[in-house]
Amino acid sequence: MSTSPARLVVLVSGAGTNLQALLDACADPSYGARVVAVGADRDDIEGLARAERAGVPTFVKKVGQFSSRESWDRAMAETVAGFEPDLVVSAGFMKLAGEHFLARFGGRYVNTHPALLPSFPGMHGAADALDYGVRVTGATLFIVDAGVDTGPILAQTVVAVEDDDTVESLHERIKGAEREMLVDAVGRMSREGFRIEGRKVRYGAPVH
Ligand SMILES: Nc1nc2c(c(=O)[nH]1)N[C@@H](CN(C=O)c1ccc(C(=O)N[C@@H](CCC(=O)O)C(=O)O)cc1)CN2
Ligand SMILES: NCC(=O)N[C@@H]1O[C@H](COP(=O)([O-])[O-])[C@@H](O)[C@H]1O
Repeated sequence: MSTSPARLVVLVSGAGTNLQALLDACADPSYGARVVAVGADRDDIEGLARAERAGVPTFVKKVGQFSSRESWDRAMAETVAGFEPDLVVSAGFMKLAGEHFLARFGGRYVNTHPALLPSFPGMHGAADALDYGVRVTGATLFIVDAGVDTGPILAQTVVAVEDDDTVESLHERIKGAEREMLVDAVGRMSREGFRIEGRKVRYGAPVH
């Protein structure tokens, strides 16, 4: 029995290479998902241009346009809800979701981070790993919660840190592995379903 593809809303703040990987994967009907909207917290970013080239609706909600962070959070929740997503994916989205957004999408909102959480949370994961001197780092896909990069982990991928790495070279290497991880995990979530059991996340619909 054919089921309709999972509806994805993707949130971005920059280049959108992770978004592009999802757009490319969704072109295959067997992937089981489609990007129904792309949202951002800022204008004039390549991530929005990628969505427009793909014919995907976009929206921008800047915190500074709202009287409070809470009203921005509420507007984000209502705008995303209008696209009726099955799953919200933030890929380079540089804003923390608040209580209104999490009330609507908590448990079906994932984020990809360019470090092996719980190490190096925040906005500079690749730089922090390089500065610390780790020999391996990578990327993490997790279910977003009210903390900062503290949610239950669904997938991780590992890359080596080279002696001559700069932040840029390391982050580019991470992003290559990250895009594969993201496409694989989102596809499985879309086709197989998933369930959250404490701090564990498992593919497959809930047993009961
Ligand atoms: N409630 C949550 N929302 C989001 C999370 C999360 O873990 N919990 N992850 C982020 C993505 N991210 C790391 O992977 C991340 C993004 C932004 C920040 C942050 O400190 N943002 C500040 C400053 C923003 C700015 O300077 O533009 C903020 O939002 O005020 C930390 C981690 C996605 N959402
Ligand atoms: N803490 C959030 C964070 O640092 N996110 C990171 O931003 C990059 C966006 O790249 P992209 O715009 O090319 O997809 C990705 O590496 C993602 O993990």
